[in-house]
Amino acid sequence: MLTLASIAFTPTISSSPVKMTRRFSWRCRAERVSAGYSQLEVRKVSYRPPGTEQNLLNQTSLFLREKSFGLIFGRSGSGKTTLLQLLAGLSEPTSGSICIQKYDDNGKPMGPSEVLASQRVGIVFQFPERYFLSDTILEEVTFGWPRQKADISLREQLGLKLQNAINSVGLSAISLDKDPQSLSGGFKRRLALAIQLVQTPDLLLLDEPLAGLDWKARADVVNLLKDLKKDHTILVVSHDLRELYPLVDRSWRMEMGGVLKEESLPV
Ligand SMILES: Nc1ncnc2c1ncn2[C@@H]1O[C@H](COP(=O)(O)OP(=O)(O)OP(=O)(O)O)[C@@H](O)[C@H]1O
Repeated sequence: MLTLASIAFTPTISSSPVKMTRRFSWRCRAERVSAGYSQLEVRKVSYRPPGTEQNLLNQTSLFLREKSFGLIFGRSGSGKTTLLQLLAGLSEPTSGSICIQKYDDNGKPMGPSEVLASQRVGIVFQFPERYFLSDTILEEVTFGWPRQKADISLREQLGLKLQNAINSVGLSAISLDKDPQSLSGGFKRRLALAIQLVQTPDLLLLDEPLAGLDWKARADVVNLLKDLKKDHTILVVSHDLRELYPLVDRSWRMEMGGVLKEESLPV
């Protein structure tokens, strides 16, 4: 059985607790200087698909503090998925901006905002299991990684990322040579999250994460999101308001034309 403990593929797994990615260590140093916080800021974003005459989003604005959980709900076709695609960098806003702004403890901006880089974002689409391509969990999570000639330090870094991703979604007891399609519904969603987490994103976007799951798998995914919220900023589009309610810090209703209004959940 291929587990994290027994794994023997190109990227080696490091057991050293001190090896962290450069971005993580930078963040720790920055936090010692000033706690502060950073915030995702969607500033008056409009979007009109190329070749069309109507905006799908109109002056959409949203602010979400790091390590908090935001939920967007609203009518089908209002533009929720379109907004997630812009946040993930899959399409470009026609106007407005999407950035990260850092603030000090008094809420004063610290320097200019940074454009949100797509490498900092992980997106899990609806029914992600439909897009699994590989024969094993390991191949699915490490898709696109170098298989040969990676130097030892890169192999260690990749191994550590894999270990963190698998552990954080609770897949560490499952054999990594298992066929992804043989997993239960809830575990397939865990795998879909691991595929994103291995890229160490700061912002996690989830489109209808509970859709199509039975009650047990839904509860399982909600518990997992509760854990992930401790280390990630999460923005979810969902109609499952009642189940996600306990996790939500901020929520918005999207009206037709992509206008967002902050609103408490109607539960
Ligand atoms: N590239 C495109 N060109 C033209 N129209 C588009 C394009 N992409 C999406 N649309 C339309 O934009 C509207 C918003 O779509 P979107 O998928 O963002 O809505 P949604 O709120 O996520 O809906 P649902 O809750 O059903 O998933 C829909 O009417 C959709 O048909």
